[in-house]
Amino acid sequence: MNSFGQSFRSTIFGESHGPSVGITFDGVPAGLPINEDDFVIDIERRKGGLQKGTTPRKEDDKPIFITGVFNNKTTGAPLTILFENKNTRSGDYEKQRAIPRPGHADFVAHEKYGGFEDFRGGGHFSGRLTVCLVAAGVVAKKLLPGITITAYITEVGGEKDVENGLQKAIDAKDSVGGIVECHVTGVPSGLGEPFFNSVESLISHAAFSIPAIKGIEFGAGFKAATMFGSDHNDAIDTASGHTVTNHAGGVVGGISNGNDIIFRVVVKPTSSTPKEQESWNWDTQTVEKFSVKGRHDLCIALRVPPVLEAITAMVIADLMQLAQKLPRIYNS
Ligand SMILES: Cc1cc2nc3c(=O)[nH]c(=O)nc-3n(C[C@H](O)[C@H](O)[C@H](O)COP(=O)(O)O)c2cc1C
Ligand SMILES: C=C(O[C@@H]1CC(C(=O)O)=C[C@@H](OP(=O)(O)O)[C@H]1O)C(=O)O
Repeated sequence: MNSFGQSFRSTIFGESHGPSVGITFDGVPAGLPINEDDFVIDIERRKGGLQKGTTPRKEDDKPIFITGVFNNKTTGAPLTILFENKNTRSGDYEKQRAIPRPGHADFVAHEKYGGFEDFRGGGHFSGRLTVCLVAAGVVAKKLLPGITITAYITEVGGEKDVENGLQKAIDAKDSVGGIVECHVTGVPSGLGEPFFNSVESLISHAAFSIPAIKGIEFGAGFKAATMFGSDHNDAIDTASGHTVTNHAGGVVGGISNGNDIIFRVVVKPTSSTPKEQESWNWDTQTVEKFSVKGRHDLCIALRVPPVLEAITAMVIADLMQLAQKLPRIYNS
């Protein structure tokens, strides 16, 4: 399934080394002002090549509006945005084709799609597609005045100091993972559609769609298992439901309780590591030693914060529309 959301619905498409990647939205109100400049900040935050530990592949990442925009305002029809792929080096992948990279989607994609999958740059499984999620976040955030969504790195390679975490990986000539935390303020109470579309379920569903995310916890998260109930419970101290502590992470019974929504995701170490590994060779039908050549993120977590904010904005916008707290026509 390449679509997500019920009312604010996004459909993602494209491959890392195809002509472009893109996204189509349904449920964007008509009349919403939109132009290229709106996308610059978040897209720059996600870009590789700018900071140490990120892929040297550089793309313009300029949004191209294909449908749904007229005179710099949304029309209410499906909104389609493309991002071109220009800086591809597919030869790296042709050479490695016989050996599926452990930890990447090469083997499972080959099994599922019978070898017809576009394997160049990880194809449809590439982190490249997260530029489209960031675009979705820019559109969704426009629909959420008064709500702030902020994600940041809390750990790299088990170190609170990002530089130390990165240096460990550089010294080991290997890749490294990390933890990214997200805080959402200004969310009204009452969002979430139990049983199955609870706030936690939808945020988790969307978060696990980001390649390389392997875990998530809300509020006190896994630490809750070590606490007494009386410590974990968040005492309510106002009529609006404000709580003194926030071990619940702003969600109880799958419904937002008006406090900050707080969650953390685990980003695994990049599978395409320069370190020598072993994998099955489809041509020779043996296990072989090899090391991944090409351009890769040493630490994917460095690039995840704007992507995590984006999927959160998509979920909140969808839930707000379902709760009819968002207009169908944008008049301000
Ligand atoms: C922003 C971003 C950048 C990524 N960059 C790389 C990369 O350079 N090399 C790589 O092997 N994986 C990279 N990944 C992760 C792979 O796409 C991912 O591990 C792969 O598709 C398998 O999916 P899974 O890890 O969710 O199981 C990146 C992911 C994201 C979100
Ligand atoms: C292109 C991006 O990241 C890519 C994500 C990625 C992967 O396997 O996920 C592998 C690399 O692709 P390539 O070998 O084509 O350089 C990264 O550069 C991007 O995030 O825009």
